[in-house]
Amino acid sequence: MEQRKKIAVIVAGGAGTRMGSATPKQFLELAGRPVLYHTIAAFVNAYADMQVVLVVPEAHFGPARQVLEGFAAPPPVTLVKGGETRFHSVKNGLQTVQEKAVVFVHDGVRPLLSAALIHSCYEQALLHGNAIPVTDVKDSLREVNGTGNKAVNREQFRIIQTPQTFLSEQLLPAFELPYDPLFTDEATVVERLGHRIHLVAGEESNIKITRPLDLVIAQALLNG
Ligand SMILES: Nc1ccn([C@@H]2O[C@H](COP(=O)(O)OP(=O)(O)OP(=O)(O)O)[C@@H](O)[C@H]2O)c(=O)n1
Ligand SMILES: C[C@](O)(CO)[C@H](O)COP(=O)(O)O
Repeated sequence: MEQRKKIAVIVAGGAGTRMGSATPKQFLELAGRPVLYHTIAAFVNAYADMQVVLVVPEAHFGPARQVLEGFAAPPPVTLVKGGETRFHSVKNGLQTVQEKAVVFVHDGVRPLLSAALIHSCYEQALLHGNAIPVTDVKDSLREVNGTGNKAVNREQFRIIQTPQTFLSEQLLPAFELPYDPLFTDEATVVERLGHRIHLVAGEESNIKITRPLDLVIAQALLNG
């Protein structure tokens, strides 16, 4: 199989409003380490030649450096300042990608992904141009509108995760598009340019730490 440079753009430029903590959630402690430590470790442990671009609010460059100093052998990481929205943070991170690569864009607050998922995304992106991890919907779904609601067939929907993984020649031109609030992830941006999106199996444990309960669940998952 073709081998490509591997770059993980880990976006941690948000304020964590829904978590309601004074410290942004990406720096909160999970099993004795900052959430972001676990996320970076997952990528650098998955491939020896992984390069990491870490996007954080400019005001938190200090704490971000402390996270990196927590590694026995600090990995090579490029620090980039966050943007107004997730889209703008990703765009800032992508400015550092100057050569052909497989680019993983991952939420800094999804610390529990496995090496197997990173490997699968890499291999599938090489084959299909992109790889987007998804899981099935477990709950019943209803569509609501101004006047009421109606049941929809959950078999027709998937829950979208990260790392959203792309050949750089697909991802970089897409992020030249003007911002649209419908761009909630990278797949929506790349799809807007006309590319087909290739779904791969995600992981139930690859949760996004969004609210306080998610931190409790992540802790329990780490404790096995
Ligand atoms: N301007 C932004 C907003 C979000 N993110 C990152 O995108 C990921 C997913 O976003 P979310 O969970 O919504 O994080 P926050 O925006 O921090 O949370 P909230 O919406 O509750 O404020 C997080 O790792 C977050 O740090 C980012 O890099 N830049
Ligand atoms: C990218 C994402 O994690 C995929 O599920 C999600 O869209 C991020 O959304 P948020 O509104 O920034 O939490």
